[in-house]
Amino acid sequence: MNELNVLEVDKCDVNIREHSILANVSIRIPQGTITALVGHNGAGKSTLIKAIIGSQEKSAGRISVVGVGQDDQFSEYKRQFSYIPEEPLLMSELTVYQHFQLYQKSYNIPDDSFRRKVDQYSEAFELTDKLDDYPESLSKGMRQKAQTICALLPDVPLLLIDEPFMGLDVYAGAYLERVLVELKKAGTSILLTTHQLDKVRELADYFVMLKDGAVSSTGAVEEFHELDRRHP
Ligand SMILES: Nc1ncnc2c1ncn2[C@@H]1O[C@H](COP(=O)(O)OP(=O)(O)OP(=O)(O)O)[C@@H](O)[C@H]1O
Repeated sequence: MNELNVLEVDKCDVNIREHSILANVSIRIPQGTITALVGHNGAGKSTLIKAIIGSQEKSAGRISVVGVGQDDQFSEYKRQFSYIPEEPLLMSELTVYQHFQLYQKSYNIPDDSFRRKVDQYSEAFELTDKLDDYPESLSKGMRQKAQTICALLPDVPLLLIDEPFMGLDVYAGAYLERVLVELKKAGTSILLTTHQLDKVRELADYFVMLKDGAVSSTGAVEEFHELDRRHP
């Protein structure tokens, strides 16, 4: 990994109520690549993503995105990435379109780019007739699609996704896969967690495996195949 690193996580510890959840975790995500964060249930994948986005406090270590330190300039740091959570986190008092507008404001998205992306993604995810609806009247999959579109609106160097294909139908999942590949080609770095090992092989350039809150192995995705064959 000798490309420019967009995300650098350096020796991070996370403790929750005296329990060590992540210990001495270091990862590097190079520019224009997809990295899959894998590991068993409870390995610490979501906790690491939450530590990166800043919703889970770390007790040690340093995290930076394109050189902007999480502990140095948090509001500038937050504008360098977008995030798709495992469970949609939409606000009950805002319509789907108002969520998109909130993202436009937070990330200063120019009007033309905003309109083009809202049209493109709403159509592709079949949400065009739901834009004025509130989250409670949407199915879980529709909420997940709305949340996914929000994260795809800004042009950011890093996209973090916790279980990207969970809750999406086959068509929407395949579309999202194509979008992720296009974003990567355009230079975006993507860190995603998944239990779907076929997706790791199809999509990822690199993998990071967590075990009991620590990095147990990491490398190019071809080495992941090898690992797989050694531990069927
Ligand atoms: N808020 C919390 N309070 C206490 N323990 C927590 C909390 N959040 C996570 N944990 C613990 O941290 C560990 C890692 O959880 P995490 O959700 O990060 O795992 P994961 O790898 O994402 O798992 P999964 O594949 O099941 O989503 C687990 O042992 C979990 O019980």
